[in-house]
Amino acid sequence: MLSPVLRSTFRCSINASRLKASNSCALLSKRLYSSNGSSGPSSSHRGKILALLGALAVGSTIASISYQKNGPVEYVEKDSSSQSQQTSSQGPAFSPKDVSVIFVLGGPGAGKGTQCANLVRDHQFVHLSAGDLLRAEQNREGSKYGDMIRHHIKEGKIVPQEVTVALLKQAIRENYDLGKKRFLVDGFPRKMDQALTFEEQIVPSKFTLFFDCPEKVMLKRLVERGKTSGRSDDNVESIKKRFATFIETSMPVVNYFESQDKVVTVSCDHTVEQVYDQVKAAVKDKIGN
Ligand SMILES: Nc1ncnc2c1ncn2[C@@H]1O[C@H](COP(=O)(O)OP(=O)(O)OP(=O)(O)O)[C@@H](O)[C@H]1O
Ligand SMILES: O=c1ccn([C@@H]2O[C@H](COP(=O)(O)O)[C@@H](O)[C@H]2O)c(=O)[nH]1
Repeated sequence: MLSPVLRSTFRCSINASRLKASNSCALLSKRLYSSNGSSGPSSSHRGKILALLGALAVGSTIASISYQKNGPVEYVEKDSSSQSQQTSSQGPAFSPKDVSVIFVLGGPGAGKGTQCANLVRDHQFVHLSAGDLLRAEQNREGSKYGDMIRHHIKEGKIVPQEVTVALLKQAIRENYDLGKKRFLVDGFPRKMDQALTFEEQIVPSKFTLFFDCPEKVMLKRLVERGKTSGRSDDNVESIKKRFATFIETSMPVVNYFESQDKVVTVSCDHTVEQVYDQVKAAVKDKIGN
């Protein structure tokens, strides 16, 4: 169950701005009333004060709402007119009966992206790599998250969930509106808060495909990939930080889904074809085709 604090992560800031607006009105009212030293103003003076406060309250609310349009979630989300999405403000945006999400987790360089590409080719999944979405947002002209994302990626740290969840939600909506209903969410959730928020606000996952791979194999693959990938984190220093984050922060997510019997582990120290045989068997078992 999601804690009240986490549950309100996305919704509290607008309330906070509104609270600030009404608090400042209350404060102003208090000051106006005490400024003439009497117990209260005359009735015509009081009428003017009330009119002024009314105008201030409307102005502040408009200002706080438009300010929020630039907040983390609204900034990266676009409105969707899809009729098929669930409308409840509390529950997930999509029904798991309608939308299938497979989380794809595993250490850096385990081969997640390679196998997702195979599934896209053969099984019409949409591949959403959280890392790719973050890199695209990082490079998007005008993004106010660019520098923050760049820093987190280089350091192997997890970008705050608000940004990543919103990017995924937007990508799922856009694909859903095109009729796509099967998603591989690759390299996500990397942290418990992301797992809880995604399943509560977007859609519960079908299962997690966990790519199990020895560190030395992943290191070798990433150093090799780094010769051509151009990625700022495919170097030994960043790779070591990513390994540490994976063990400390992401393995608890795998263990959490394991405790719900929702993990299929794939052994990755084999050829691409051998790994793919395991991946196909897992998808067939859990989803049917
Ligand atoms: N089974 C395999 N055997 C040998 N090399 C592989 C295998 N699977 C993937 N590779 C290679 O290893 C590198 C890492 O693979 P991939 O990009 O799929 O990993 P990843 O888990 O998605 O990594 P990251 O999380 O860092 O994005 C790539 O260069 C890929 O070609
Ligand atoms: O949910 C996520 C996913 C990724 N990140 C950051 O991106 C890099 C690269 O991710 P890849 O999956 O290897 O492409 C990762 O090390 C994190 O820094 C994230 O913050 N949150």
